Amino acid sequence: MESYLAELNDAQRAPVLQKDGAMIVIAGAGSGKTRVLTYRIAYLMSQGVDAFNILALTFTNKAAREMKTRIARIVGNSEAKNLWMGTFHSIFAKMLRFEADKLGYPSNFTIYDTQDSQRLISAIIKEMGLDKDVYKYKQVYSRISSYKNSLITVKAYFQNPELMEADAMSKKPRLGEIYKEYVDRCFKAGAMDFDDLLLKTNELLNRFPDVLQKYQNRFRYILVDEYQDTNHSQYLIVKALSDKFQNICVVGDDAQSIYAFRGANINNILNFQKDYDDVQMYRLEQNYRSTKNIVEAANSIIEKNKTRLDKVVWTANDEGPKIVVNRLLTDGEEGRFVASSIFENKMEKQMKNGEFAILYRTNAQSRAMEDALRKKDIPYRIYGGLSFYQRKEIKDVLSYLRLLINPKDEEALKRVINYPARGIGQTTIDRLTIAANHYKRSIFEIIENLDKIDLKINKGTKNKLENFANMIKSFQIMNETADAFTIAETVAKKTGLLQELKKDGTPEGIARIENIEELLNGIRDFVEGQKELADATGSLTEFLEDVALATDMDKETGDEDHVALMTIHLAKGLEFPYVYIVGMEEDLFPSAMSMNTRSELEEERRLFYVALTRAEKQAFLTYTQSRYRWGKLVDAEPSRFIEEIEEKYLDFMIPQDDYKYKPLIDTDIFGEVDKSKFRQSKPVNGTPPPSHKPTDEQLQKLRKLRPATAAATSVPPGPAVKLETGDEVEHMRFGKGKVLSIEGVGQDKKAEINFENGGLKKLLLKFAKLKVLS
Ligand SMILES: Nc1ncnc2c1ncn2[C@@H]1O[C@H](COP(=O)(O)OP(=O)(O)OP(=O)(O)O)[C@@H](O)[C@H]1O
Ligand SMILES: [Mg+2]
Repeated sequence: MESYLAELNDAQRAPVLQKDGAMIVIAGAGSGKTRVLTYRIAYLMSQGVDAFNILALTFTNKAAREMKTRIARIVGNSEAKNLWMGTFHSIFAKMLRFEADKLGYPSNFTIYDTQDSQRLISAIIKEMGLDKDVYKYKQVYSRISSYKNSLITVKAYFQNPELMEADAMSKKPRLGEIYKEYVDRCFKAGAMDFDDLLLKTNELLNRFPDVLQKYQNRFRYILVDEYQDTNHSQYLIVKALSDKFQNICVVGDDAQSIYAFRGANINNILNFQKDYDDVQMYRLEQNYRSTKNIVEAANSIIEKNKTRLDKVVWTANDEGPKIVVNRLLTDGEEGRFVASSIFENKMEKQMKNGEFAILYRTNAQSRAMEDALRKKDIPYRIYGGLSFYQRKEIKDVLSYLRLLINPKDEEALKRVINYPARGIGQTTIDRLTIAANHYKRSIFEIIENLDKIDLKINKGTKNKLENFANMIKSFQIMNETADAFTIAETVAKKTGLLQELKKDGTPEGIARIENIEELLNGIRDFVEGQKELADATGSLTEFLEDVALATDMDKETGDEDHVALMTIHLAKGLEFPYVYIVGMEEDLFPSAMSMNTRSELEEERRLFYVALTRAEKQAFLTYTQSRYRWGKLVDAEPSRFIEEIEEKYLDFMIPQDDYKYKPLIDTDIFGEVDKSKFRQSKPVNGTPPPSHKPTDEQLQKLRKLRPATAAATSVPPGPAVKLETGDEVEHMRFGKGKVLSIEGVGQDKKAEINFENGGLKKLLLKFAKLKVLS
């Protein structure tokens, strides 16, 4: 037996050793699904299967790279580098390059990123004279995207009265027209958007049986990771390609299906057995990633979902510490707690920054975390923000490069035709656009033929346009002989881009110049790397494709050691020793937008399952009492998901009474005790709840873990602390009032006050900011 096979347990080894046929591995988080795929590929190769005949589809390019590295270690690098491994988008973009002419596209077609697509849609909405508040370009974009992923082409759309009616009902009767215009304009520009990469692949495989056969023969063995999150378009591609040999292995976990909102269809996993002739089903049960506490807590949550396949997940790992739950006052305090806790763990256990991750439901939550980490000098990196390649100065250079490769690329052209400024105004650009639409030509072609069309453009402007076109053409000529790096460098200089930034002279300008240098270095590395591959040449086209499909997850930043910050959606498939899940609050997680139906709530619960199961050693959950949302400070309530975890797995850093009995939010921001929010303790199975008094140990931990800075956010005990019955006081919202009684001590001291404006209130003095008048 090959020695690497010993690194698998029996259940994992079975699907690895089954060389042929259709198989599905359904298993919970951390049970080695991705490992099975990796080792299976290595095994196939050791059995004589050519790397060229293997296709592996992963969820991120990063995952593909990691798998490839692992496989290279087993079978050797020269073999591994010929594997086709990557995301659906990157793999099929590559395939479409070879076949583009069949679909009427140039082989150097541009890939429009989301920003390009949205700009184009926004321009179309404007040109059509539609109300941009009704036709919101982002909404229109996502609607078009969902049509494409369901294979509803423009033609199919106009043949479907139901769809048209639905759009009309949502006050967008002209959505179909926008869709059509958008598709036409992309085609005319020689551009495909992200969804086209799948849609056009389907079209290619459907319309050209010889092409289908070619790729069926080529990809004799197909493997798909995270199969539960494939959409319809992806499903059809896999089905078509694997139909002939049926050597297909998919792995997934229905409990981790979290992309339904983007069209992922869980039925793909549920129906797999019907799709192929003889399907072997494998299950893995042992989790290698996490402690017992984490595994069992995660099990106790996912059990609450009604729609799920029954699965067993257990682990032989240590029990590990319990999941820490902490309540903080505000998001600022939450950030400080997390930063302090990371700092302490690092010191105490000699951990690296890279062993910590902070996960959140929405991107907006990262700010408070960043602020706190910066103050503590803890290096961090946010994943999923603006990718390096989407920064303005980088997109400017890339747009020139795109334009020289594909002069029809309208979004690129519009971006740079007058940047750096060369006196070509918006009116001129509008005239060119209208002419281009009228003659069904690209703007670039119109510029090349200005003499033949009367566009009422004066001589001076004409000259400027011609100079611009000549410059681009000179780059094209250069591209025939020079390498990608040399061209890019010339472009940065000759177009005046670098000059423009140097003129700027501000620190931001300098940072931008550095970014451009970084881009040039990146291009050089890319060219070198590609030259080693069998079916790549290191051309500018290849580089641009790589860039268009890159997410910032893909950009390696060397060996920098940093805390990772990302949304839970992005964290799928990853693992970290310590995981902080922040913002565990109702309306945030579960999201307010996802609580209308059971299935939406179940998707949120799966998301929580994904989050928790990223942790290897320990997980921390935090929630706040009030949080800024949409510019307003709102009361927050702890997430139901905390309550859903069996209590024995939790370690409350706050007196647990607070959690169970509510008021968790015992006061509002003004210090008012809101009785309506009191939550009664629920006896479990009829037995009274156990004592929730925090143990000494818990209290000690609490004191230790609470960051010193946290106190700064609480209102400093003002004169109100010395309050006595009968005192006259003033409150910022309720006005003047008289103290009727005082109860509690220290931090819990409350006063009952009769306010002139607000009536009878019970306030927690810690927060109430009272001014004593008498
Ligand atoms: N047999 C094994 N022996 C030792 N470690 C293992 C074994 N199987 C898996 N692991 C390790 O357990 C961790 C989880 O494995 P892997 O990422 O493949 O799980 P997964 O099922 O793909 O998880 P997810 O559902 O989160 O994608 C990895 O660190 C992996 O290296
Ligand atoms: Mg995995």
